[in-house]
Amino acid sequence: MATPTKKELEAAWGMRVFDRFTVVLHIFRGNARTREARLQVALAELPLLRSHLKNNGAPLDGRGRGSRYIMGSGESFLQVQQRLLKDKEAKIRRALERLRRKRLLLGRQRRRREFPVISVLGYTNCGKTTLIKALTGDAAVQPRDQLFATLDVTAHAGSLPSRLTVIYMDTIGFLSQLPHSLIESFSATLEDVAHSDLLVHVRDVSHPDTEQQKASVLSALRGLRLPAALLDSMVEVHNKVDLVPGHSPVGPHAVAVSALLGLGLEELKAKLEDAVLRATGRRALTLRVQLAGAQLSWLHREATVQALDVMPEAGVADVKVIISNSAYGKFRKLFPE
Ligand SMILES: Nc1nc2c(ncn2[C@@H]2O[C@H](COP(=O)(O)OP(=O)(O)OP(=O)(O)O)[C@@H](O)[C@H]2O)c(=O)[nH]1
Ligand SMILES: [Mg+2]
Repeated sequence: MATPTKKELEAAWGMRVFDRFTVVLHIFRGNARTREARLQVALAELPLLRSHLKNNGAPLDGRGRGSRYIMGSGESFLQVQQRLLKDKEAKIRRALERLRRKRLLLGRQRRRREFPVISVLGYTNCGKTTLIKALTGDAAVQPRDQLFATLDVTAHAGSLPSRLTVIYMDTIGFLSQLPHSLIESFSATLEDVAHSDLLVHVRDVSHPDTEQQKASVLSALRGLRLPAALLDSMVEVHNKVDLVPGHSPVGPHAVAVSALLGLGLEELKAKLEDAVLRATGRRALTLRVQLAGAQLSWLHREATVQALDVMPEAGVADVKVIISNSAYGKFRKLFPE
């Protein structure tokens, strides 16, 4: 049997029927908060507007035929509409390009400041925003029970157990069979993901389709052509365990949490710290130094001193540092034990 058309379905069910593209676009439009998200939605809408032009062959105001010429211009209404859409597309693409350059610049500044970046990814509504709120205590973060509540990549600072500051990037959720043109207009948003130090894949393990959701997130990630090391070190978070009594995740890279109730967050932070340090070629160490020598000032200059425990009688201090592997090598060479 042939697939029923939209018209046939509407007649059979007595209600309006929308395709996946239109539904997703509608949600996106309602949730676009920033200029970049609005531009991306506008770009994604263009094919729809274009197909309306083609199907109707008539101007959008519904009057007259597409073959009618506008006085003296030699252009039909249809051609005018097509030209306007083309101009509009070029304008949107230029504006997006400007925003993109700005974003890359911000990314560069962030890298100079040396805060590791953790990108939080996952299927839509799995709890990414809730998790970031729980990890950072950022009151400005707004989770909502809605598909695609988050349409922009936003950055939120948080700190890990040894007081290492990291930036969490909240990202747009994945959806299986996301219409291609939508992926195209939003893929720029995910460009930043390639520049992060660590990926966190959040899963809603209370969802009946959690396995399929995982598969579609992983396949979408493969499409982003990320560095292999980034994919290999990915941490998997099994979220919403409060809804799944007795859930226990398998595999060394997984941690079970309830972002909503704040369960399992300490274990997750420890795991994130471990992974971030490894990914950025650093380690957290406690070093005993002589107060008299140059060690302490050297560490302040070349590493990040987290805590200092001075023992004046002994003339020494225990220094908790986060130090790159190469700086630690230099330290040992300069100050042999
Ligand atoms: N029971 C329970 N609900 C949770 C948990 N984490 C998140 N939620 C709920 O799941 C819904 C979606 O949460 P969000 O944090 O907005 O999800 P998201 O992944 O950011 O969603 P999008 O931005 O739309 O992709 C909200 O209603 C949250 O309250 C959890 O650990 N347990
Ligand atoms: Mg969100």
